[in-house]
Amino acid sequence: QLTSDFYVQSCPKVFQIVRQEVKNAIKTEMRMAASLLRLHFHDCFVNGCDASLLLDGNNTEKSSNANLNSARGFEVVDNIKNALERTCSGVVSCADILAIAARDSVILSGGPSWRVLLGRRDGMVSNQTAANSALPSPFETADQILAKFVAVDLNATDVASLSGAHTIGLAKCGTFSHRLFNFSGSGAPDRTMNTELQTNLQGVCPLNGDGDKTTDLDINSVDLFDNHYFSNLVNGKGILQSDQELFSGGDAAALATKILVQQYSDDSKLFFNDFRNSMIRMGNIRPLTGSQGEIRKNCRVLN
Ligand code: HEM
Ligand SMILES: [Ca+2]
Ligand SMILES: [Ca+2]
Repeated sequence: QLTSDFYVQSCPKVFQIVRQEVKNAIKTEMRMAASLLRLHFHDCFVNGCDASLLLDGNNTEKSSNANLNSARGFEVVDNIKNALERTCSGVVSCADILAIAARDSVILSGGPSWRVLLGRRDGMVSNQTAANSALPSPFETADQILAKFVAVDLNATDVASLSGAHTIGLAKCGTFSHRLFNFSGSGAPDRTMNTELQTNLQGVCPLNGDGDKTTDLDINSVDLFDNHYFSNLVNGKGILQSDQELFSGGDAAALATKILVQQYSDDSKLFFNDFRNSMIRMGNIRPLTGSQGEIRKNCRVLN
């Protein structure tokens, strides 16, 4: 139902305008590419790709576990929206802005490009509880994460390829420090973590240290969209428990993802191809079309 030429008449400069704003943002802070990519994911997994994540207010998705003090880039989305409103007022949805900005962020980080599908409309609701149950947590096993992907009609290949997004961006100590000292009450660090990395991360995130301190999700190339994330996993150098589970986990889902992680670490072309396909599949999660929803004027509030 979505099409790549949806705005060809109504806003022919849409791609040019979004690309320029994403470029500007990345020039100031390279990490913004990662942050924008993550916004599209967090939007699509809750109520479909409908910009529900962007709504301000009490008990909205912004205050859910995965997003509070973590999701970022909302000001950049505002800038993109304002630029679009100046050229083609009331035309381009906030949900489509997230999809284009995610694609451009990957391209500008050195990753694959694809024809992004458009025509999504913006939803009318945003619910903290829904986000808490739909978004995967870094403390989950591969089976638990796969279940959340299957709930939005994605599969194990999508879990593996899309997790490759962690080839860019940062994570807070609070999202992985449980692996460093007394993992699951074992009295020892997570055995699946490389010991050298363990020591380094113990230095970054000491016991009772600042849980908001950040480190690179890909210790090899944090700003480059490549397949190093997967070679890290093969070497026990995943940062999040949920990352390392994809290669070292013992459950059924991990059996499938382990093979893919190995393949992606050997073949970046295969990773890029699968990532591209999975991004399009994720972007197709329950979009509002036709006369459903609305085209927000301000991505933070309903019209
Ligand atoms: C598979 C389950 C996933 C889990 C459990 C997960 C969890 C996390 C966590 C805990 C962080 C760090 C957040 C923080 O410390 O503030 C993070 C960052 C990030 N995630 Fe995921 N994630 C998953 C999948 C994905 C997917 C599918 C994408 C995109 C396609 C994605 C893109 C990112 C990016 C780019 C960052 C860095 C953001 C930044 O630096 O601002 N993640 N993720
Ligand atoms: Ca949504
Ligand atoms: Ca990388």
